[in-house]
Amino acid sequence: MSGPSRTTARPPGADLGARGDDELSGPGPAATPEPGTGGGLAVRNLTKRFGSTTVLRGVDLEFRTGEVHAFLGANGAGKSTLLSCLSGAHRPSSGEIVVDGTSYDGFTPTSAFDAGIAVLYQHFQLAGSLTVADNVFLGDELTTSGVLSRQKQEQITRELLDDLGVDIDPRTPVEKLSIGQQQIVEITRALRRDPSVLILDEPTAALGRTEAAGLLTTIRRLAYERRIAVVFVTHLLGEVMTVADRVSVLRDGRVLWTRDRGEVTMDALVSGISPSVTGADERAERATGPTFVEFSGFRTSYCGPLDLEIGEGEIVGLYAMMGGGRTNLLETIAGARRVRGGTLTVGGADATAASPRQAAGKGIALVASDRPAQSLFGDLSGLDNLLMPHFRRSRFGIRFPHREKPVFDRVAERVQLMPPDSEATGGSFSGGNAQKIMVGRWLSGLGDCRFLLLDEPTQGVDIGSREQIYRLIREFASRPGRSVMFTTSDPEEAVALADRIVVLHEGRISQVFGPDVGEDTLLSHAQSAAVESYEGVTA
Ligand SMILES: Nc1ncnc2c1ncn2[C@@H]1O[C@H](COP(=O)(O)OP(=O)(O)OP(=O)(O)O)[C@@H](O)[C@H]1O
Repeated sequence: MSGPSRTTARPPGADLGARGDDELSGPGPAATPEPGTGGGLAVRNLTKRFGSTTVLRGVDLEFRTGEVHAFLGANGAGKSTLLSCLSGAHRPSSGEIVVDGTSYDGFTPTSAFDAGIAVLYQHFQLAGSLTVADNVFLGDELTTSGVLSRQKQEQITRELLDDLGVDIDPRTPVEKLSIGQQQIVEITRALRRDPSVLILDEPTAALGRTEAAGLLTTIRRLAYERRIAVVFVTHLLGEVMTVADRVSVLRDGRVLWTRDRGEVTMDALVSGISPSVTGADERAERATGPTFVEFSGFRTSYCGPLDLEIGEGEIVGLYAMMGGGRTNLLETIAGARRVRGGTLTVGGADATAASPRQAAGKGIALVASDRPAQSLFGDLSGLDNLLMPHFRRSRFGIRFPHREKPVFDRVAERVQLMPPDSEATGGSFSGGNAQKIMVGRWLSGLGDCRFLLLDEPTQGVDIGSREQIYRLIREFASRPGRSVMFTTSDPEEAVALADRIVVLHEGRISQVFGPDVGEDTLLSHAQSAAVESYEGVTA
């Protein structure tokens, strides 16, 4: 269905002009919007079925002009499915979508954009080798007499970036930007089409704390100054309390409640999303043994030399600001990048690996952070995805389906996979459930893994499943001959899960903390290390 053309009525003063000092510190309470202006987006009695599976069951929601609306729910609740109906990726089975007073029964991607809805997904749709300006105008280039007006594109992009208060050169190739900056380019591209509704799917999931805070400030400015209805999906509840004006919780495809942020407590959020969360801290029961993994002068293309001993049963958290070298280090240990020097032993035996296969043979497994690209096989079944390490060990490639299904059922139950359907394709699982498959692969004793590496293990995972994944990681580590190393950009997670926290800065260990370190200490240490090195560069 193609929508009617949209006229954008910006309220007086909505344009972003020169910024005052208080704007630099982010929009304050004075900028709180007047809700109920009649614009924005409403969803009425929307349902969505995939074959015999009903995912959305009569959803009613209102996202108002000029407000930031947090849209929450457990993994598999149906958030992405609703977003797909709004972006035109899926067609609703029934119901109505109203944008700025005009009713639609569904969209194509083009008609959604024409109606004024922009949806930004976690996985960027940017061309890395092109410049910022080229990306902003990709597919809709400005031309004069058939010739590309590159200068004009750069000028408009610069104006949009200035409006957002960010300092990015439009001529920079996108691949040279940080993840947070790339996120801003995505937003800029959407803004060029002057949307009235901007929907962001877990926008801060891949960002460090500082970049995330910057993005949240930008989100508020978009709502309050540009009068856009901003909707954001997140599993990070601290963000909700910081930035949202209203909050909606989706449970099993239905809206559980919508409330003003001021009426919401953290407990209400947690129990709304995941009623089974206990909040129990099980870390105190753990004890670690003698050295099991040892790095000595270990060097990668970016990190090192590193010297670190990890005890048997120990869980070490690598905490770093973006660019600290965490992913580079994990990928090198897992054989995906070349080791540049030094030694690594696991259980006393050499464990340096020239390929992921060799690393797996030496008992090392990596759960990568970019799951769809690196770990999940979208066309294979849930069972094939979950039991993959098991097949590597099976003799002559012979499979016994009647034996596999009970194993799948057992593991699916342990990781609380939803739906626990062995035949569903990998690509049909929600983001958080895909992560449970990736983690469950190694945590359930299927593969011969002795040193488990997890890159952001709970990214995109809801609060209830996060607890379950922590429990599984602890269980894994407590079996004989096991150690775990994980990365996180969330100090809360570092403190909750790690026995020791190693702060990595520019590829070097800058500090090692015990489990009792406070989140603030951790954050401020990592930040001050970053500031010191910046001053070193500019001095
Ligand atoms: N194409 C599809 N075919 C069948 N089922 C699907 C399809 N797409 C999604 N689903 C199912 O719909 C349900 C909701 O998934 P959705 O991705 O919308 O959840 P979500 O709330 O976004 O979760 P997450 O927080 O993990 O991203 C899941 O059970 C998922 O398996």
